[in-house]
Amino acid sequence: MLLTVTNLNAGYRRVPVIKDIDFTLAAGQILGLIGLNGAGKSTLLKTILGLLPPLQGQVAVGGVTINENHQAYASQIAYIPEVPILYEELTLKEHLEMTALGYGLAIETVMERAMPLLKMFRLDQHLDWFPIHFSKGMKQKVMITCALVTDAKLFIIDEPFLGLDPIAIRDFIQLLKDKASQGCGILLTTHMLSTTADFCDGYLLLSQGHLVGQGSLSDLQAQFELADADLDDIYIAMAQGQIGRGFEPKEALLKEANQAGDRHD
Ligand SMILES: Nc1ncnc2c1ncn2[C@@H]1O[C@H](COP(=O)(O)OP(=O)(O)OP(=O)(O)O)[C@@H](O)[C@H]1O
Repeated sequence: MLLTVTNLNAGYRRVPVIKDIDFTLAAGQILGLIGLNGAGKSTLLKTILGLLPPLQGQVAVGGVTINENHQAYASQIAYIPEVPILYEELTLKEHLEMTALGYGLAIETVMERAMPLLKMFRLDQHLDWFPIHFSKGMKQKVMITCALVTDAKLFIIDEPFLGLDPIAIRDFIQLLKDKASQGCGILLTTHMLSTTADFCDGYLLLSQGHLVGQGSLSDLQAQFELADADLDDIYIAMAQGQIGRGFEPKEALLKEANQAGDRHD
């Protein structure tokens, strides 16, 4: 399994924000992490990235935990943050060179991989530009390019589409699908729910720090007894507290009622 999250609790100043999280992500799979503002999505991503230590449980990437082998763990992961993190004093080319150094790749290899991406994103003429010259979307494209040129197996992406124009969104989705078909795994958060139907294999529903549902859209429809619901409907039901923690499928309630009946007989 590419990513295994087991019984994970994590948070800030020893106060758990995400609780009892269990899921796996296989090679070739794209999972959408869905939840309201403050549900704990970024906290979960930060814990997987090793930026926040777990309060309980563990995360393994390719069977390795961060404590077992920090270098082997980190080199398997590429991260695209919600807000682009670029160094003001480095040009676009120097960001790519820094990525090559960070991942132990030859600079020529990285440049060879980067050029088609930069062409696609119309940044190939701007290798000597500094971040101050780039628009928000262009900065995001630099982050995407730096992530995609690595040999990472697991891509962690926080709100990938923020700041991207519709053509860049379409191109980026295709690049993610290509990575998945090459055996990489992708975990991403997004509020653009309808867009995910085109490329997510499954979803993780996070509510108040708890994983309240996981699986494909049809798995979620079955779990929450919302036949024909799309992801927006499921999200709204979760926001309104109609599903999520404490949700009992009718089947479970019926079984419970029958058992209670049996006890009274
Ligand atoms: N650095 C921090 N210190 C203390 N509490 C934090 C910190 N960052 C986040 N939190 C708290 O953790 C909870 C989960 O926040 P998180 O950023 O993980 O949510 P999210 O699901 O990513 O939200 P959004 O959709 O708004 O990005 C919130 O209650 C938030 O206030």
